[in-house]
Amino acid sequence: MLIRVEDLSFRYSRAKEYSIKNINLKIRKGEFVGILGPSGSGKSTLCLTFNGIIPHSIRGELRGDVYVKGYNTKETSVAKLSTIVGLVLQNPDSQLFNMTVEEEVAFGLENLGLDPEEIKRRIKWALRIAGLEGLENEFPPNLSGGQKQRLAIASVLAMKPEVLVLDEPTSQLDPLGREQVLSLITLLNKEQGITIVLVEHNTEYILSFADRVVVLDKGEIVLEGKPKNVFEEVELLQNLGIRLPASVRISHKLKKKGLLERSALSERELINKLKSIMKI
Ligand SMILES: Nc1ncnc2c1ncn2[C@@H]1O[C@H](COP(=O)(O)OP(=O)(O)OP(=O)(O)O)[C@@H](O)[C@H]1O
Repeated sequence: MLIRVEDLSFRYSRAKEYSIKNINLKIRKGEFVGILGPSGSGKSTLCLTFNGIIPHSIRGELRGDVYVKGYNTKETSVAKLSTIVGLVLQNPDSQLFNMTVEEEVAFGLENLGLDPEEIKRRIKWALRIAGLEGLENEFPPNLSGGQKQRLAIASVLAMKPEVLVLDEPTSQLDPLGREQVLSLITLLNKEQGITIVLVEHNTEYILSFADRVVVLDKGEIVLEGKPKNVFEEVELLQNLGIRLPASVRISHKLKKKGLLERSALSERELINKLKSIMKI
């Protein structure tokens, strides 16, 4: 088990209410876990507990425990936890502060005390995977939104974490940037075997690529399971304001009319089901 969250609740110092409540969650090696939930449901707060930013840098009242590869995050430094759990945030601009792409990736590595040859190897590897080869000397603010977010991912990736936690990494990007970042996340999970925890509003993507989905509401887990089962709970998800994939919405209407038994998980599956209903 890579991450084990046990009866976790957290209240920010100045807040009256707990932002997450009694969370129990296990994340296994190699898994791809999608996190959904309305605004303010505690998704970011939960992400910040995975590498110790909560409770070490952001103070408040923490109950319960988070274990990362067996280390209790309360007793382990953020620096140590960051070598296991890499965190990527919503806004790439807030994470980039060096003069060149290469320096950006080198920054975290230099703090790890690695030898210069290893640093060079890792920079090359991370930039290649993130599709940023050839941009080593660019000034990060001149990159496109998608390139900036891929650079933020490359900088975290170069530390060779076992888990990448990404908190709405595509929400500030244009459609092309979004697609590039989501393709990179899929590649990291499926080809590099990196465990992924992703907060993402694109439910089509989550349905296609996540192994498991966790739905939060008011700080609590209200639904958890395989995407195909979670997305059967159409009414609950819609009541939370979660935008559903078209195939799921149309299937739901057909199910209500007694024309389908289970939701189609993709447009292709929906078309095939419709063809068999219409006998064509
Ligand atoms: N630094 C903070 N201090 C006090 N309260 C906070 C702080 N950060 C978040 N909260 C509160 O904690 C609750 C959960 O917020 P959080 O950002 O974790 O939710 P979220 O699901 O990630 O929302 P969004 O989708 O809008 O990013 C909200 O009620 C929010 O107002």
